Amino acid sequence: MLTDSDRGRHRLRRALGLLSPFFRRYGLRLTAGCLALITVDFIQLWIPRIIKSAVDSLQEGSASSESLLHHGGLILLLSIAVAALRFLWRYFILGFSRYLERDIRNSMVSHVITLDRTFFQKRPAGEIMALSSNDLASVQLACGMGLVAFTDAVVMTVAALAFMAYIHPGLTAIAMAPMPVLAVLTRFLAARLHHRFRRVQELFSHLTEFTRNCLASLRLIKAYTQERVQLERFDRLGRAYIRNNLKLAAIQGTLFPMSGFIGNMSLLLVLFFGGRLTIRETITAGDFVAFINYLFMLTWPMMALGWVANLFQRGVTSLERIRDLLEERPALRDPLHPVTLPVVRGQLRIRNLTFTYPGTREPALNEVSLEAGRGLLGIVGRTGSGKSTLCRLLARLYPIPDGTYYVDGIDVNRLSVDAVRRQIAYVPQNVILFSESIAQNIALGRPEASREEIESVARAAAIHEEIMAMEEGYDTRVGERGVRLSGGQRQRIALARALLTRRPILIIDDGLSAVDMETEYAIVHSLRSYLEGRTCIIVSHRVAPLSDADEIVILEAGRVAARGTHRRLLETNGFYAAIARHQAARRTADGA
Ligand SMILES: Nc1ncnc2c1ncn2[C@@H]1O[C@H](COP(=O)(O)OP(=O)(O)OP(=O)(O)O)[C@@H](O)[C@H]1O
Repeated sequence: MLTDSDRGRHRLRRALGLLSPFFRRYGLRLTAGCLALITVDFIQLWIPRIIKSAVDSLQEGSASSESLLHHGGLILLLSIAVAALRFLWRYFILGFSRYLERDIRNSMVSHVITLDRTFFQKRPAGEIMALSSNDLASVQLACGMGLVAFTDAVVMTVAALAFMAYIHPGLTAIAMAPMPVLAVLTRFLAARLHHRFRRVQELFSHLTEFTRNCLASLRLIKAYTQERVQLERFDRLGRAYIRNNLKLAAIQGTLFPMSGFIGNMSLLLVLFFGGRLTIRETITAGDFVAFINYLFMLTWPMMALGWVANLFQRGVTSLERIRDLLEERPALRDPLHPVTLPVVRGQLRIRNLTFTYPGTREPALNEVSLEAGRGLLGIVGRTGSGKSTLCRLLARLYPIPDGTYYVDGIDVNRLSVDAVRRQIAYVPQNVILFSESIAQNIALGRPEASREEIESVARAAAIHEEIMAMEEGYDTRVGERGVRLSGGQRQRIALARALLTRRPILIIDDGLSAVDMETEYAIVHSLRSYLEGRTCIIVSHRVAPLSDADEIVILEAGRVAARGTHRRLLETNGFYAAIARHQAARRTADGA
């Protein structure tokens, strides 16, 4: 059975494994930086030797102005060398940590892009943003300043101890007596630090996600006058974040001063015992001064120990979180040996498809079978009957069992996910437009499309006239810093975007719900000629625009309740006939 410390070691190995390629990639830069750093340390360790020789010559009476100037000049030269080398290690090692940060961020973004809806249902965007900001910053700090402090502390400690032992081994042992206390303290507090820091990072993720949500739904919050409630929730989250940060600070606050205190205990011991050794002339006054200098040099590494332990703990915790993200795999994966899709005829077949969303128990679709070929297939049904789910599955956004969905007679699970998606232009219910020009938004799927092609699909989607009426026409920017579009305009731009891809299969999931009934009718009518030779599936709450459809499928509670042409359904299906009557009456009333 694995113990806690085995698990801890395993986690550490896994997390550090993520870094090893970067250490190899930037090995030269790192080696150069570490060499510069170690050289600085040795030069600094040499300076007390020069001071010792100056003090000894003063004590012996052999000192002259010239020799003192010589000692001073040497120290000055060494200081210049230290300054130059410090610049170099900063440039190389901190540069390494920035490259590392960039590379990990790039792998995170390119990995997240491959993940699918199942993942995003589980991990909110705020959490991913926190990982790429706060957590990545901790890793960068640990691999930059953490690495510097660690190397510095180790080299300084070993070398200073060697110089001290050279002066007087006994005195060195006395000076080091309080050190085990520091080691035990660091080990004890580091575990608590790790736990607390993880909690702080989690709370930061919640805070980021909450802020993102608030900003995205600001209008809704105002409309429901929920500002105060939201502010209170935000405040509660902020307080929890502060509370945990303060607990973290309390642990750090114990670690740092304790390191300093233990350093001062050593100084006290050296002053007393070293002073007595000097009086007895066992060591020279120069040795005593040099010894104290070395002890001061040890104070920083001792303090650094606590700080480095803290930085490394934070870095490892963050690295684990990042590693967890990078180990996420898309639920929808390509087969090992995908079949190549020949020229697509657009023949879709769903067979006995039952689908349950991850994390839910009730199936959203139950034993659904249908076929769609060139022409128009309409889908209607009450809200929640599974229409959008069916569209998402047809658009290949969720994994489904083998033998339930065929494109041109081939099971989609034998095709690569991209190969299927490339055949389908999908217009989802919620339109997403980027903060770019209208032309760029329409050309998302084919950035190389000419302006004529863009205008032509905009005409088919009945949005051209409205775009031309805007001040900058197709170059009008959309979004926060641009023009605000109505729901109907956004939907028609999304439709134009889908048409431009010229894909053989078009799926519109209630994508015209925000335009008025007449416009929807006109669009569906004009699409007929555009979709010649293509497969088109339209989900609509209105039946009139689907009156020309080759077939209409009625969904009810995730099952196919009826199917047929408009005319046949009017005669045979009570639900269909009722909504057709109701909508016709409204149309007449609106027209009156
Ligand atoms: N992402 C999801 N995770 C879990 N359950 C979902 C998800 N999306 C939809 N459902 C559930 O699946 C069922 C079918 O929903 P779906 O959105 O497909 O219906 P719909 O017919 O498109 O409804 P509407 O006309 O309101 O858009 C509903 O019970 C819904 O709660």
